[in-house]
Amino acid sequence: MASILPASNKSMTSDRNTYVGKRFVHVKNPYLDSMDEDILYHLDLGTKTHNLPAMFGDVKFVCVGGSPNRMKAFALFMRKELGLEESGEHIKDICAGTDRYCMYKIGPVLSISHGMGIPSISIMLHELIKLLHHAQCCDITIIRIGTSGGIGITPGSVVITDTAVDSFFKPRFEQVILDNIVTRSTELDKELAEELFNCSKGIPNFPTLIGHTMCTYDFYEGQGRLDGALCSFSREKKVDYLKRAYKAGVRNIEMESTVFAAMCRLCGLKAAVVCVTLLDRLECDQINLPHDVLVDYQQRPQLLISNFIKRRLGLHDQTS
Ligand SMILES: O=P(O)(O)O[C@H]1O[C@H](CO)[C@@H](O)[C@H]1O
Ligand SMILES: O=c1cc[nH]c(=O)[nH]1
Repeated sequence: MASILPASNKSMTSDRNTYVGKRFVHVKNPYLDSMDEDILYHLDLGTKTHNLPAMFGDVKFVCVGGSPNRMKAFALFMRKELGLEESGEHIKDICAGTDRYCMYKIGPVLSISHGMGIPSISIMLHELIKLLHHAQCCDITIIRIGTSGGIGITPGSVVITDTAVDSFFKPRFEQVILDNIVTRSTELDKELAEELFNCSKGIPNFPTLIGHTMCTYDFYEGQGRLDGALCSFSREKKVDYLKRAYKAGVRNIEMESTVFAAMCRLCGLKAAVVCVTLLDRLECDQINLPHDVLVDYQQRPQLLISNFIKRRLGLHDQTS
C-alpha cells in the first residue's frame, strides 16, 4: 500500500480512519510509488508538470457536485463567506485545460464538479484522491453537495446521508474489476453527519433530516420514473417500489453516493453526502419547479456546508 503516513504516526486509535496525529489520504495501489510521473489526465494536472504540494497542500475541505456551474457558484459563495473577496483571491478553473471537470480553490476549500452518474464521479475521484495524496494533504473532509428526488418528504428538504444504498436498498457498491464483482461498504461518517445536522439547526427555515440515500445507475427507469423514453412497469409497481424504499429507510434518490462513499471510506477520507430534494417521487416524476425556486433549493446544501466550514474554521459569526 502506498501510504504517505509517517512511521511515527502509525499507532491507530479505535476509529479505523484516524491515526494519532494527522489523518493522511491512503491510496491503495502498490504500483503508484514506482511510477516516475503520474498524469491526472481528466484533471489536466500531473506530478511532473505541477507542484501539487504547493498548489493543494493546505486543502482541508473538498466539495464535489455534478454541475460545473454549481461548483463555480459554490466557489464564489465560499470566497465571499470566508471574507476572501477583498484579498485578491481569484476564481480560476484549475482544470481549464480540460472540459471534463472544473476545479476551484478558495483558501482551504476545493470545489470540483463530477458530472452525472457513477462512472463519471468514479474517474474524478480516482484522480482527486491521487491528487490529495501527491499533495500530502491531511485531515480532509469531503462532501458531495447535490440534488435528488425525495421519497415522502417535502421538496426543498435537505437530506444528510447516513448510509448510501443500492437499488436493492443494500449498503453496498459493486465494482466490476476485471471479470470479478467486488463488493464494497458504503457507510458514511456518522459523526460528520451528526455535526452537519447540528449545523443545520442554526439556519432558519431549513428542513433537514438524516436518512438513507439510494443511488441508481439511471435517472429514468433506474429511479422508477414513468416519464422516460422507455417504461415497462405500471404506476402501481413504481409506487410499491418507492414505498418499499421508504420503509427500508431511504429518503432520497440520486446517482453517485454509493461509489463516493465506498471510495472515500477505503482511502481514509471522512465523507458526507448532502442533497436537497427537488420533488417528492411519491407525488410526481417531472421536475417542474420555477427557476427561482430551483436556484434557491440548489443553494441549500451550499449554505449548510458554508456554515459548517466556517464553524470548523472558527469564523462562524464573522460573515453573513
Ligand atoms: O445534483 P447533482 O450533483 O448533479 O446530482 C444529481 O443530479 C443528477 C441528475 O439530474 C445526478 O447526477 C444526481 O445524482
Ligand atoms: O429525482 C431526481 C432529482 C435529482 N437527481 C436525481 O438523481 N433524481
